[in-house]
This record gives sequence, C-alpha cells and structure tokens, in this order.
Amino acid sequence: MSIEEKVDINSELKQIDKRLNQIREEISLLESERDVLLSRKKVCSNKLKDLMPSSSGGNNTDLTIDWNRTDFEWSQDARKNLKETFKLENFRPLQLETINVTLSKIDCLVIMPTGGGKSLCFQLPALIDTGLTLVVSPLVSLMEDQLWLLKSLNINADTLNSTSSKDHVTKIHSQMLDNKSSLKILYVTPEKLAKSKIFMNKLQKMYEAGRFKRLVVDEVHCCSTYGHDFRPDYKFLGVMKQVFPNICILGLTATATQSVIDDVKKILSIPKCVLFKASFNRPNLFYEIKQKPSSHEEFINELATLIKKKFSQQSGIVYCFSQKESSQVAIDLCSRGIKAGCYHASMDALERSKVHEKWLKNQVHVIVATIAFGMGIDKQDCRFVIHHSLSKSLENFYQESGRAGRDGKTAHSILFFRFADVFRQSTMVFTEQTGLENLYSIVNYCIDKKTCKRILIAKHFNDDVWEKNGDCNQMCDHCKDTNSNQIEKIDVFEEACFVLSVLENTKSDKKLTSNKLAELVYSGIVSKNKKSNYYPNNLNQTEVENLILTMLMNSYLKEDFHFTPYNTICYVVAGPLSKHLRNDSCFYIDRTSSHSSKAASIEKLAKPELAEKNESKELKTRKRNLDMNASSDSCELIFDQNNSEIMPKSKKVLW
Ligand SMILES: Nc1ncnc2c1ncn2[C@@H]1O[C@H](COP(=O)(O)OP(=O)(O)OP(=O)(O)O)[C@@H](O)[C@H]1O
Repeated sequence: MSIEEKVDINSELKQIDKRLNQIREEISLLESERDVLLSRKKVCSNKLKDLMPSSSGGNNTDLTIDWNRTDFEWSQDARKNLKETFKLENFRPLQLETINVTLSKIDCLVIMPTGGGKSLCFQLPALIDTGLTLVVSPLVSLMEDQLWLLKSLNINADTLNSTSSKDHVTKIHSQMLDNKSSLKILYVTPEKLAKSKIFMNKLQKMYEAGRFKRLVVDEVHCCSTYGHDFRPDYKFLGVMKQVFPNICILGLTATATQSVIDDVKKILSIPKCVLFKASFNRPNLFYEIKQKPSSHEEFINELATLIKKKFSQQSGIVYCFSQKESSQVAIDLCSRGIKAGCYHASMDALERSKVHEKWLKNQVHVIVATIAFGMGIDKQDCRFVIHHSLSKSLENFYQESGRAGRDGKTAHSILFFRFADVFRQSTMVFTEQTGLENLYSIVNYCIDKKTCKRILIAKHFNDDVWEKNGDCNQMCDHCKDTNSNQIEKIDVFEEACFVLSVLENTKSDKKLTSNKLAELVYSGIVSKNKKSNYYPNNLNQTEVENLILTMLMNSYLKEDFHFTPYNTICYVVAGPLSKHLRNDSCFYIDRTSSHSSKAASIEKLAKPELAEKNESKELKTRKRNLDMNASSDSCELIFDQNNSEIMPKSKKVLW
C-alpha cells in the first residue's frame, strides 16, 4: 500500500471518528430531550387526570344524602360528646359530615388542611360505636401526642408500636380479645400490621366477634408513591379490605392531589368511598418571601431582629436545611437573646421531647428544627413558621407552614429565598430521588412575583374552590404590596441567549456550577453594557439568578449531578430544549417596578461617573468572591488589564 493510500485511509478514519462523535453527542442530546419530554408527559397526564373526574366515577359522594344532617340515630349522642367529652362548641367544616359517613359504615376519604380538626372525625365516632377503632399512624411521636390528649379527656386509648414493652403488648392483646374491654381507640404503626402475625391474628378474632369495625388510616397519602411522603409499609394496608371485607375505612390527610386520591382508593380497595375535600386555604396565614442575605452573619442578624420585633415572646418554628444548620441557628438566636431550642433526628429521644415540651409550655419560644419536627405538631398559638431555606416541594412547604396559626388567629409563613439554596436542595432531592419537578414547584412559588401566593398554592393542589372564590384579603406579600410595587414582565430573550452562549463557550471538560454561571452572566452583562448599552434591561444579580432558574424550570438549562466519594456536585448545563430557545423571540421574567437596577439605570443617565464607580465596586466584590471559589470550581477565569472584566479563559472574544 502506498503512503498516499495510507494517508487517505487515515484521514477517512479520522473523519469517521469525528462523525461518530458527533452522532454520539446528538444521540445523547436526543436522549436527554426524550427524558425531559417523558417526564413532562407524566406531569401533563397527571395534571389532566387531576382536572378530569376520577375514572372510578368522580368522588362518589352520594349527593342525594345530606351528610350534614343532625337527625341520624347518633346525632344527639355526637353533639353531647362534642361538648361534654371534647369540650368543644361546634363542629368545624366537614367534621360532622365525616362523622355521619363513617358511622353509617361507609368508606370515606377526608382531605382537610393541617390543623383542620381531622382527629375528631374518628375519635368521636370511636366513642359512639361499640368495639374498637384501629388507627394506623406513621409516627410514634404523633400517636403519643394524641394519646396524651385523649387521656386528659378521659378517653380509653392506647398504642402498640416498636417501643412497647412485652407486658404492654400482652395487656393490649388480651384487651383486644375481651368483649367487655372499654378500650376504644388503638394506635398502631403500619409496620405493626405488616410484620406482626400475632397482631393480625388478634384482629381476625376481634373481627369475627364483631368488634373490629373501623380502620382509620391517618396521613393516608403515605400509601401512594405519587405523594410527598410515601412509606412502603403503608402498601400493606391494601390487604385489609380483603382480609376484613366488612370493616369501614376512614382515610385522612392534609395534602393529596387527584392522582394521589385515585391511587389511595385503588390501594385500599375503596373505589366507592365518599370523598370530602376541604379547601386548602388557610385564610389566617400571611405568606411572604424574603430575599436571604448571602452571609450567615447578616442573615442571622436579620432573622433575630425579625423575631424580636415582630414576634417578641411569641411561639414559632424556624425550619432549617440540615441538622448542623439547625444547631448553629439555635445557638446564634440564643446568643442574641431569643429563647430558642434545637430539634433534629440525631438528638436522642429524651432530649427531643424535652425541647418539644419546653416549647409547648412557652419556656422556649422558637424551635429551630429540621423536618424531623413534623407531623402531629399541635401548638395552637404557634404564630410563625420561618423557612431558613426552601422546602423540598410545595407540598412539604404547605404542611410545614401550616403548623402556624392553628387557633385561627393571624400567623405568618416567611420563607427566606436565595439562589444558592435551590442547588443545595436539588442535590439532596436528587440523592433522595424525591423529584426535581417537586422542587421546581416551590422554586416557582418563590420567584413568581406577579401571582398571589394563595393562588399559586391553590393551583398546585387544583383547589378550584379556593382559586375561584378565595379572596386573599391582602394576606400575602404580593396582594399586600400590589399598590406600592407594580410588577412588570420584562423580555430577557437576549440575556437568555447569552446564558447559553456562556455555557457553549465553556471548555468541554470544564463545567459551571450555578453560582459560577450566575457570576459570569452578570459580569458579562455589566461589562458589555459598559461599552454600549447592549442589554438595556440592566439586570441585577438577583434577576440574573431568576433568569437562570426560569430557564432551568423550562428545560433550557438542566442540572447535571456528579458524584465524588464525599459529596454530590451539581453543575448547570444546556438543557434539552436549549436549541429551541433561539427559535423563540421572547423570554420573560418578572420585575418589581421599585427595582434597584431601574433606579441604577436612571441614576446612570443622570450621573454616569457615579454609576461607573458603583459598578466597578460591585465587580471587585465579585472578583473577590470568584477568587475565593475558584479553587473548588472547575472554570478558569481571567481578568483584563483594567481588572474590571471577568470571563472564562476560553471565550474572551465572546462579549
Ligand atoms: N370543632 C372544633 N372546634 C374547635 N377546635 C377544634 C375542633 N376540632 C378540632 N379542634 C382543635 O384543632 C386542633 C387541630 O386538630 P387536629 O390535630 O385534629 O388537626 P389535624 O387536622 O389532624 O391537623 P394535622 O394535619 O396537622 O395533624 C386541635 O387542637 C383540636 O383540639
């Protein structure tokens, strides 16, 4: 073979390799696009499902029966118990209806907001009916709180769980078989049902004797994998209707979308149950988002001032992202004169219940906790829930914030939001596989400035009652500020294209973290505008961050997770729909008219030298920040001779 021939073949081989690489990249792009489309398809079908009547015939509520009637055979007894045993004046919405359905031995699902009064819906019928009501509840602490309350009302109730002693188990087993036993309510964990054959055997005997008539499933959304809190042992409850066909089931939850409801009906085999769905609206809760300062010190000072000024001596919860953070924040608040206690899962049980008790007795005003301080928290006068950083989903947020204002008086939900927290949380969500879509629902809640917070929550839960009729009554920051701050939509199409070009011009072996991307985009815009007013929107840093988040939620960007032996790193890369962006002609984000960049650009027109000075000061700070981060990030940066431009090495020509 001649040398020329060899060269030709080699060059052809190179061409083939090059083309193969291109094809590989195209396939990988198409695969990512397919993944996004499939996940979007799932979300859309679920949304569609939520908008349609359920396949099993709507909610099956028998509209011919007025469940609110007070002439059932037990009606007088129910009212007497309400007043004399529970010391309550009136039923809350849907309590009487639920009690009437379950006492009619009809299966029922109740969705009622946190603090709505779900417990009474089974505790009161348990007193009226003969036999025993079995309550499946996910947490031992939740059961213990309820038992403590029931004992104070002289109601005979007990629990069987992993912490029960042998003697206690024997006592309960014999009470289950005793026809004359006065035990009315028995709380068990789902594991007890799933794993104890002896217990199931006792239940069988009770059932045969006609004493096991009602199964209550608290936090029933835990049955469904579509819910935010799936517990595998809840799946076992599916056998209950088959083993005990005549029992009536009452499922209770505070959050369930239509897909969760349909799933729960299938799992529990209760297709014809009556469904009661109360509005998700908590009219006494004021919803607010605050921009979180970037330094811990600054944030703690703001938090302490807020608590001291607005909630002095009042009860509240501060939810933190991690155990370490909750311990630190508790210490920091104490050192600023606030009575705060820490609560998280790694503390021993005794320590935890001590803090909880002190909070209940107002000896501690603020509980600084992780989400371990969760279900079943029932402090009527909790006046505020502050989120140190955003929750994993809007469902989680709704549950957590719902712990404030259970007495119906005004209470506050304040979420401190910052860009970096999204990526901290997404790494966690990615590791725990709880769904980035769920995280983006709360991100949207945080960055949407033009919609009432209540409407955003209502839309998420498909709560059309609330969405149509719910007057927010100026009980969210958006509705309260409508008059003072006009929100405008600004077209940031050029800036969005610029974000993509920053990514495209990053070396293929280097990747950008979210912070680095935001820094580069912001400094690039400032730099270009210095020479000509190329990006007249003059986005400030927060708006650049919001632009990146909006692009992320619309799949123009995507998160790319990498594992190291010690942690998971999240980079931001072009998303599967990125190549379609340039076909669009506009891309919007929200801006408040009292916006600083607007003020800055007006100022710039009036005093250009002042604006210039501010800009370079800002750039210096950014340079310092980037310097500090440079070692941990993978993008190389250079500064020009004027020390005022920051850009990746590979793309100096870009702007
Ligand atoms: N009819 C009523 N009138 C006044 N207070 C009530 C009534 N029903 C319940 N409550 C009170 O409301 C509070 C919340 O009740 P409960 O714990 O049952 O709520 P929940 O719906 O189970 O909330 P969560 O989902 O957070 O567990 C309790 O302190 C309870 O005593």
